[in-house]
Amino acid sequence: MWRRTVARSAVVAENLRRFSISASPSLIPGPCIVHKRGADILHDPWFNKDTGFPLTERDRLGLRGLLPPRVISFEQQYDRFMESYRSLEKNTAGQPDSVVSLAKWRILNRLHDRNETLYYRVLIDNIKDFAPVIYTPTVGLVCQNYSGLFRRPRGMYFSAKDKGEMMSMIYNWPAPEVDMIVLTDGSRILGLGDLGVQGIGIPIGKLDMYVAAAGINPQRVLPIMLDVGTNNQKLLEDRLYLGLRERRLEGEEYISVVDELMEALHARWPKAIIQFEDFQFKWAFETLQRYRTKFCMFNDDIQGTAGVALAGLLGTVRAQGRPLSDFVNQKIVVVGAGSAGLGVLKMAFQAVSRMTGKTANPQFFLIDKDGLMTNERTGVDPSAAPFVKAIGEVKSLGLREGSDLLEVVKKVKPHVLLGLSGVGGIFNEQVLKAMRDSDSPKPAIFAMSNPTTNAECTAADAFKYAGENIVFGSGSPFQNVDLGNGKVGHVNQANNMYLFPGIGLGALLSGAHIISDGMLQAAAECLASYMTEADIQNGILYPSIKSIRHITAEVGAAVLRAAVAEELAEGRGEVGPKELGHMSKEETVEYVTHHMWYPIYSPLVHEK
Ligand SMILES: NC(=O)c1ccc[n+]([C@@H]2O[C@H](COP(=O)([O-])OP(=O)(O)OC[C@H]3O[C@@H](n4cnc5c(N)ncnc54)[C@H](O)[C@@H]3O)[C@@H](O)[C@H]2O)c1
Ligand SMILES: O=C(O)C[C@H](O)C(=O)O
Ligand SMILES: [Mg+2]
Repeated sequence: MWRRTVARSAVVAENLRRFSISASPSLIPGPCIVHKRGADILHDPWFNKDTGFPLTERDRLGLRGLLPPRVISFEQQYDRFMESYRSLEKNTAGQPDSVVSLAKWRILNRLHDRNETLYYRVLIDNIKDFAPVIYTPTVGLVCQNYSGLFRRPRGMYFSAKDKGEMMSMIYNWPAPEVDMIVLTDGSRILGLGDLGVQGIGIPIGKLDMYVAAAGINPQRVLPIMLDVGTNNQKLLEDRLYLGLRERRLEGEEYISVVDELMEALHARWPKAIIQFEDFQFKWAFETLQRYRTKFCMFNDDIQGTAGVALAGLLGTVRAQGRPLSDFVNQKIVVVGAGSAGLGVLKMAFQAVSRMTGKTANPQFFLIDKDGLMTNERTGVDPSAAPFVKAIGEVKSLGLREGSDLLEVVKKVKPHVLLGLSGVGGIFNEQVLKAMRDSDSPKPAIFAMSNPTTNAECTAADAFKYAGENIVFGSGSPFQNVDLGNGKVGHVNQANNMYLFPGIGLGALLSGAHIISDGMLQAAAECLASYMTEADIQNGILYPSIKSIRHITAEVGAAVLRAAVAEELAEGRGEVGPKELGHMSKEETVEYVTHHMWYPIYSPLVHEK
């Protein structure tokens, strides 16, 4: 059945080629059934085509007279939007970055609220320019200013006040089917801390990436804010704050609210994938542990980030001209012992164990706000305990419990310095200069914290102080650095956006009821092996964001195949586990690609 769809889609792809640089062969959008007519359709961004409704459709849907008479083609609408966007860029040139970024976000958001088909088309075709506006870093600024920017709700809002009501509330969502849910409680938004209800911008931005990168149908995504209060004093005192003006629920009270929401989501959409996003440390691991064997869910900050970082670490080994097996000898200093840092270490330890066939004790060092972590430290969280260093080992290097970052870099001379601390500028001039004495001829610096102001260092500083031969990655985008004499310091965007869309899509199409470590490992390995040797030698560890649909299809296929191999795949629709099991690697990629939604106007058919 899916092969027939593929053949039809090739025709669509051909028709699309003229217009879109990134047209992937996608499902023909068959007629789309709408249960509304007239002005209600114009006000629904899922169905609205603005001036693009053909005359016959205007007649069929009771739209005649509600629009100016001329029919404007999709291509013309697209060009018109891009012209407005470009003139906004021109008119705001020279203004402060935050003003420009918010102006760009507003114009895109208005289109999102009005006409999703056109919105997603411009997003997909201009992903390099628009991802920084609708996703990291601007999304951080949007969350900070959410109460002022709020015009229309998007997604669902559950609050501590809804306890006992969630099972029925869930039916207020208008879409019958949901494939992808991104859920936050707003407690750790990027490196910006507790933003309470304002954190809803994060699930919205992540799901925009799901549509753009993984081709999830936007009618089947659901951003969710679980408002259990905020401990942000400024917000509690802000009379315009839109969330609950009370302190966060704690302990049993908190977990019972999350339990209820998870049960409600599962009851209505048992096959939906649930991504936990930007939960504070104390709940991130606990909720993952609690739900990962019961629901098809994952924590992006712990698990998505880990895979992207591991791909970067393995790429670094290749960039040094060493065999991958040399990863076990890398000295890596991880700064930040939170959800993300510990997720990375866990996956890196697993990789070393696989390579050596024994329990790993690699040269990985962990630093938190109190300095180097050793087994002398008291009150270490159980999730960090496996990664602290034995005090004897540390002393033999001239270090101690709590040694500061500079001291650690000077004494360890690491091959890699990786920041997931949320502290902007912590890789300062001295620390970066100390990396010049790294034991590696090509040391790597990953300043992975977001948004830009929270990055551990800028790209320019990294190349300036640590030297031109470094490999550099950052969570937020930076421009490549001009090193003079025609040389360029390449900036990698080490962001979990390279994995979460593929993890979600692969899990969805596999029909697995959980997301296993094997599926996540397959995602990381796929990303790690994606780049060519030539790219890697040039310090390019990740694909260009322009090819995010392609890498997502590959990652999705890898995840799906891992689910099949582990006998977790139950299939989806007409394609059962047996059919999935018979697909070759290439056929799986093709299968995944052809399930990606692509924005073109579908003929609308009214049904009562
Ligand atoms: N690039 C990506 O894909 C990606 C993914 C996930 C998280 N992040 C970023 O990573 C950062 C941390 O996220 P998290 O979920 O781990 O947060 P978290 O709150 O769970 O952990 C932060 C950690 O940083 C440590 N820290 C704080 N100040 C420090 C200092 N001065 N020196 C050393 N360590 C210090 C804390 O002790 C804590 O261990 C955020 O900025 C987030 O945006 C990036
Ligand atoms: O949101 C991002 O850009 C990456 C990551 O999930 C984060 O929390 O920083
Ligand atoms: Mg996150």
